[in-house]
Amino acid sequence: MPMARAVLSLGANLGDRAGALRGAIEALKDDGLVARSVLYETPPWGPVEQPPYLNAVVVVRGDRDAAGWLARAHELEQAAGRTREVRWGARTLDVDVVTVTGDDGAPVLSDDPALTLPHPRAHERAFVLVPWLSLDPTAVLPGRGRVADLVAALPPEDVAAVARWEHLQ
Ligand SMILES: Nc1ncnc2c1ncn2[C@@H]1O[C@H](COP(=O)(O)OP(=O)(O)OP(=O)(O)O)[C@@H](O)[C@H]1O
Ligand SMILES: Nc1nc2c(c(=O)[nH]1)N=C(CO)CN2
Repeated sequence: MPMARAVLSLGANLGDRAGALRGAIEALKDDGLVARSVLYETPPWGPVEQPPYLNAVVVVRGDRDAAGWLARAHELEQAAGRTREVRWGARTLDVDVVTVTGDDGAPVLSDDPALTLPHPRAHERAFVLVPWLSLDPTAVLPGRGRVADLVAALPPEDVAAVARWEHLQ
């Protein structure tokens, strides 16, 4: 199995939000956690009215391909007690695969609905881009450009609303 690097977005807005995110980040240490952002509190994105989220972004590198990272994301969601709910609705833990890069440096590109890469909505989500930029100022979202430029292109109020969560660590 080739090594691949993945950027994962973690979010929670039900129950013990910080516990769910920290538990997932802790578990990822066994999978090759490379870097993690701090936790951010973010207003809910999308059409569903729901409580604020805590979000974080992590970089992992390990012995999995893109499908393997998606399977790991689903395991972490299950471990946090996630059940089926409405699209874009509240959840105890959501883990999205933002982008996957092979060890040759080439991004994995996919339009498979079961695993679309890069994640098709990451470029417009301040709750993904701001934490990602904080842990990797040189980050690039394949096909969309530098994360720093994508953040600069967002409405400033969206960026300002992604608040470093003070009760961390
Ligand atoms: N890059 C990806 N990361 C995670 N899931 C993906 C990805 N591409 C496609 N999917 C598929 O999307 C399905 C639905 O995911 P989920 O319920 O988490 O969506 P959502 O979080 O409500 O919406 P969004 O994808 O906009 O964050 C998953 O079962 C998965 O197969
Ligand atoms: N701020 C924020 N909003 C969301 C999030 C999330 O993680 N953070 N996840 C969603 C699931 O699709 C929908 N909306």
